[in-house]
Amino acid sequence: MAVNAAKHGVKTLGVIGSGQMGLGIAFVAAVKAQVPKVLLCDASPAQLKKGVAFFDKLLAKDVSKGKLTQEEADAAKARLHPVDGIPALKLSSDDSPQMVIEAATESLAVKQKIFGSLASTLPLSTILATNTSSISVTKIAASAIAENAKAGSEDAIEGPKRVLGLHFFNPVPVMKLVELIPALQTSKDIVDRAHAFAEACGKTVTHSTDVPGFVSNRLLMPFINEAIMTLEKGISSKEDIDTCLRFGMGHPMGPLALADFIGLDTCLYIMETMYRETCDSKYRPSVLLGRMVDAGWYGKKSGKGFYDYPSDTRV
Ligand SMILES: NC(=O)c1ccc[n+]([C@@H]2O[C@H](COP(=O)([O-])OP(=O)(O)OC[C@H]3O[C@@H](n4cnc5c(N)ncnc54)[C@H](O)[C@@H]3O)[C@@H](O)[C@H]2O)c1
Repeated sequence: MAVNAAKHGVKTLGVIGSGQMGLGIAFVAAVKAQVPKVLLCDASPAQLKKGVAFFDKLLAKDVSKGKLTQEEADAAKARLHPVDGIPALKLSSDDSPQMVIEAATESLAVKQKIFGSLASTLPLSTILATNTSSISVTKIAASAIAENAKAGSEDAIEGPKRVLGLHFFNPVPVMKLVELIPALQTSKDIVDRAHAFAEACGKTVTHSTDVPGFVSNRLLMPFINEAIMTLEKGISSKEDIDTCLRFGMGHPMGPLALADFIGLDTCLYIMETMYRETCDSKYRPSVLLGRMVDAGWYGKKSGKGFYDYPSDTRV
């Protein structure tokens, strides 16, 4: 049994979204936390297939580097089960995940729908975590109420208490941090179990209150946005902006390459959320960022952002 398994009690984990984050979370859950069953789903069957293929690629890479033996990789692979939607997370009347982590597209409407479906499908004992980068976890928690629950019923009161933010970083197998964000409604035992789970995934955990961007993106996104505005104003080339931060400040990646890596759609959504929720002009997204998203240039995942990416490097 992996470290902390008794503390978090997760024997089956559901992961919603098999994009770059969901796939990474499924990977550390299977490899590091050694959760016996990891159920992975995505609204797009093609993306689910791509996610599973990338999981295999990550395992093969770890085997080739000597980080995992072939037996360990095979065991991790056997823990991963692609499923075709939220109803399939409930395996039988008495077998369902103890925890679900949602890592779907950064959109409040998408997440509210998912948490409503999760609450209608899974028992009140299931921990429901969101990997959102910026959306109010409190708002997401308020949507975790079963469809037919009456106001004031146990479902309506208890449902939101098992929701919290568990913010993994990209690429999940490499980055050591998880930011834990309790909603206003979250109960203490859920926070403790989720903390133990993140540690079992090999992560160091920090806590933030539920403010737009939490700690990490409140600091990172205005920095990235300023780099995009520096490019937009013609102050310097993209290469020089990135080189300046890499060689002058010792950053492993320049801010424009990092924005491509995160996803320009995700960066824009985070800036818009921080701007809307604070009405503070320092969070105003750059026009160029908006136009690049309009063009479908989302960065590494779509093959084009500030830089170009060949298809074999993407999830
Ligand atoms: N990219 C990052 O660096 C990063 C870092 C931390 C957190 N996050 C957050 O993680 C989440 C996912 O980001 P990502 O970068 O993996 O995005 P992504 O675009 O790579 O993947 C999102 C996936 O969600 C799927 N999806 C959309 N609606 C769905 C639904 N209703 N049910 C199931 N699947 C659905 C999409 O098909 C897609 O495969 C976002 O909330 C984002 O803000 C991203």
